[in-house]
Amino acid sequence: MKRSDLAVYFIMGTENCKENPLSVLEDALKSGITMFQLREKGAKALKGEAYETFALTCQSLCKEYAIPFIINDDVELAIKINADGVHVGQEDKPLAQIREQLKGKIVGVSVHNEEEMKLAVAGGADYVGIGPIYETQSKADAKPAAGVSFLSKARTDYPDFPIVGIGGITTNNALEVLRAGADGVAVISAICQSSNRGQTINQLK
Ligand SMILES: Nc1nc(C(F)(F)F)ncc1COP(=O)(O)OP(=O)(O)O
Ligand SMILES: [Mg+2]
Repeated sequence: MKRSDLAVYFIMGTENCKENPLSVLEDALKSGITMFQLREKGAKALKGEAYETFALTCQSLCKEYAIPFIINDDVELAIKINADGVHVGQEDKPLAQIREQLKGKIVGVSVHNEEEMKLAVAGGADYVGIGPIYETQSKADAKPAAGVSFLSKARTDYPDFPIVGIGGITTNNALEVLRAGADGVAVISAICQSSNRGQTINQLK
């Protein structure tokens, strides 16, 4: 994984789209996203066979565009379908165990403070997600918006570590996140709901 892979990190699940999610993903890939995470959440989340088939279809779309395909939370599925990596939070399995299971793959970790950042870096994470930077509509159990202060601190403490900001990021505030030291922005709604994804993605860079 290159730090520039984090530039425009699109995250999506079926609950995030009114349109066909696969059409949204293909349009986003055509429009220049640099990384994709399948984050299947919510009451109507796909499960079992339907979830795996959907994940495989997303994976093959990403392969067509040579874009890294990451699965949120579900380490077992990521291993089973040979995804490019996983993203895990603080409540998931210990990082050491995930790192062992996914040698050579991308492991991203959500961090919210200096202690979590230190443990993620020491534990072999390939990148960290810091947020929510702004109020988010996409994560029901999100912590309060933290602004860019912790992201700036993390960048100062870890000048070369891959960091992506997440949470309520739009074309109107992405620059602030990048100026604070993020390598890129992770976005759900701003891309899912965009009427011109090429323009939106260019304005997130
Ligand atoms: N999914 C995420 N992706 C990122 C990324 F870095 F990729 F931008 N950062 C943070 C999260 C949030 O991860 P988590 O805290 O486990 O919550 P959830 O499982 O609801 O997503
Ligand atoms: Mg998670």
